[in-house]
Amino acid sequence: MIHHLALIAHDRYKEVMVDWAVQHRQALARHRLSSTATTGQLIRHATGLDVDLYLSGPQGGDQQIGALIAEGDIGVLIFFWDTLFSHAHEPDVRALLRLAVQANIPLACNVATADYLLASTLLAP
Ligand SMILES: O=C(CO)COP(=O)(O)O
Repeated sequence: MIHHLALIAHDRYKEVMVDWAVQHRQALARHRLSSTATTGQLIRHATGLDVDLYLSGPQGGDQQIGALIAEGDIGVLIFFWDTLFSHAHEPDVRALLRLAVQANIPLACNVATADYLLASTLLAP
């Protein structure tokens, strides 16, 4: 089954996200992918995967992805958020995490959990 995954990473985790996406390119290719602008462009460039792009996080992208989650359009959120840095758009970050929990969708905030999700029966072929 095809799932709609949202992939987002804060700046200090962009490289981690890109490496993870490259490593799991084959698995990710089976699903629909959406990202905030900068994260998505990097993933596209590194993997060649088709990624729907929304605004950059600080420009409202987190809210756009949050709205998709609230509408039931996104099934999985992988969000490598920076725990050691306070962002100007912190309320948006918090709202995005809140909506993912509220909507009861799988939410991975680090590589270990993201690996688990991709290996799970939910996302494996
Ligand atoms: O800021 C973000 C998440 O809060 C991510 O936005 P970018 O992918 O555009 O850097």
